Amino acid sequence: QLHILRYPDPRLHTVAKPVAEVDARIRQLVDDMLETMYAADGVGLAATQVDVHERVIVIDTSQERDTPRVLINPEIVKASERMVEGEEGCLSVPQIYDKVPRHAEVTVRATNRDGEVYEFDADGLLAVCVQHEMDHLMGKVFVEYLSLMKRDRIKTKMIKKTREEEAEARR
Ligand SMILES: O=C(O)C[C@@H](Cc1ccccc1)[C@H](O)SCc1ccccc1
Ligand SMILES: [Zn+2]
Repeated sequence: QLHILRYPDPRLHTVAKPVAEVDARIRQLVDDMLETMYAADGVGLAATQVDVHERVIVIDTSQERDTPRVLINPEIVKASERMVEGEEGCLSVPQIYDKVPRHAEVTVRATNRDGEVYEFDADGLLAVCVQHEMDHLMGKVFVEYLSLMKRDRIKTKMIKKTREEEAEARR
């Protein structure tokens, strides 16, 4: 499994670069990201979160956890005017959940694990997750949509949690 960066790690604010070629290295990264996402009970994971700054996202919104989606060089080609506000969480900001405004429906174009370009329409949780992950590739974490006060409290909580875990690991 890969190590997931914890907010407020500054590397989470790196802007990812497009993938030049879907080669064996990228396919290995995709496999490692899927293994890491499933192990962490995540619904999605962006390469930025595992400190790889290339435009790769993996998602699985299925109940059975058996429908992996790979989005390489993803683009939102259409987004609904209608917005929704759903509770979001983030593997880089554990145990924090808060509401974030997102487009209700999006049409996404991406490249798959075999290097083929494909398009799909998303609504519901999938639409929210795609937007959440694409923010990660732009160096944006969902807490940045919250008030400065909330963001500061979350930052303090995460630093404390990370310090405690590191102390625990040293014991
Ligand atoms: O850290 C990540 O990017 C993975 C997120 C993806 C995600 C965030 C918000 C909405 C959907 C997916 C984690 O899977 S958080 C899990 C989760 C999912 C829905 C609602 C709350 C928490
Ligand atoms: Zn996230």
